[in-house]
Amino acid sequence: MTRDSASTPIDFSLARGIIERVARERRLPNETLALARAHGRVLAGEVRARIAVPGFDNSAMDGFALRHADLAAGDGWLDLRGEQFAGGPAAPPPGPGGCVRITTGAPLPEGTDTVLIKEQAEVVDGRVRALADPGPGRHVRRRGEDVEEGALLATAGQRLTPARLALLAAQGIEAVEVVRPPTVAVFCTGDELVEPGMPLGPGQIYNSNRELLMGLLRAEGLEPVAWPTLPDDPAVVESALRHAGEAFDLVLTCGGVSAGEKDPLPELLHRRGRVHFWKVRMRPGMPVLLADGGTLGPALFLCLPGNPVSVLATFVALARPLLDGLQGRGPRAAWRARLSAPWDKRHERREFLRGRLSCDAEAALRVEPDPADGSHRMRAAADADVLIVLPEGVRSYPAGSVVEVLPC
Ligand SMILES: Nc1nc2c(c(=O)[nH]1)N[C@H]1C(S)=C(S)[C@@H](COP(=O)(O)OP(=O)(O)OC[C@H]3O[C@@H](n4cnc5c(N)ncnc54)[C@H](O)[C@@H]3O)O[C@H]1N2
Ligand code: MOO
Repeated sequence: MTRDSASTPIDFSLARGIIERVARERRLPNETLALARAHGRVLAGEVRARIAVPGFDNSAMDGFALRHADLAAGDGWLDLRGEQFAGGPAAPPPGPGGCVRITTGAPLPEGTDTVLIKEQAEVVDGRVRALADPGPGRHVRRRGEDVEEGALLATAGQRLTPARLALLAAQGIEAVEVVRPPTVAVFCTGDELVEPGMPLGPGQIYNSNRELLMGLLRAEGLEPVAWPTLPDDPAVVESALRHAGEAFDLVLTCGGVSAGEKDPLPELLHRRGRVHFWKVRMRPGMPVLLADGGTLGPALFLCLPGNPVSVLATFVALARPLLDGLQGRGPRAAWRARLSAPWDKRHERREFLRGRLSCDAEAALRVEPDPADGSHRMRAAADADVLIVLPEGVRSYPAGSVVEVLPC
């Protein structure tokens, strides 16, 4: 793709399609990790249950294990004939008219089928009386009622949340096959940028995008590496990106990707890399560029526009799906909400507008668009819960319109 042919913006859906194809082609290899290291990782294959959970019928409460028929038949009194603690030696079967003291999680002694909780029991001289009928089978957790042996527990592409990891740990599984997460280098470019903590000179601004990008990447469970800020010097930019292009799976840059005289990235990536797209019909974030590194190295290059809200929007809309695809992660939950105020777009592009979520009296999700829609208006982004997606074409959205929202 030449620089001229690539400079016509493409549709957002086309860009998403390219992202998904490129990510599929570059899906990262699998690795086997101990559960303790697998938090947040994406599973490489399905996991089936090796054992039933619970592994045996057991008590859900502290009390007395008994045979329910004995309660109904006799005078309400049972003989206390042993005790069964969780993890303790097996109590002998109590036999007809008998019961066993039991604790939560302890296996039900043979011949018993019900647990009377201790709060509803009277104990006198080695005998137990039920103050209320618990009902047959009460307070018993049946073998396999949570997980049956051989059941499908998790599938390829699922993220290992703490609860899913606990499900696997309960199987005695100690290691899982997951996808290696991408290594990511983060670059900010611009002569005007100064790091927080340093004094500002005339015309200078603080570098806020680094914190934004590093935070967004860390929230994905990644361990990104930030490069020192690059000046608007094409030779310095080329040299730094070449080093990163050899060493990382993904190089994420922000700034210097638009039409300015000092925007070196489009020229560099057209000359040394292979550009998949440059400019997408979206707002903010239009000048975003995706390229294979070519002679800059095997890394993939995703160059985000410098305006802070453009960084957020292009990350959520394009970089996050790219990171998901590289790890073979399955689709995320899709959220919709009703606009609580009307919105008129001033353009045809797909808009990613900052919005705040709330829940109305009917428990429906509502989203309030923030009128501060400029791509430099970071306050609106900081206050936002979501980006509101307003597709191409339609310009006018009355209050109550159902819109897609992306958590940000
Ligand atoms: N003639 C045109 N001008 C612009 C176009 C265009 O198509 N034609 N596109 C506009 C759009 S849309 C965007 S978005 C920006 C993107 O430009 P760049 O990616 O080249 O970004 P810069 O010019 O380097 O910076 C834009 C803006 O953001 C500030 N910035 C940059 N980096 C940081 C940082 N790390 N932390 C905080 N702020 C940062 C920078 O100072 C600029 O104000 O171009 C429009 N122009
Ligand atoms: O498309 Mo740009 O990101 O609006 O300022």
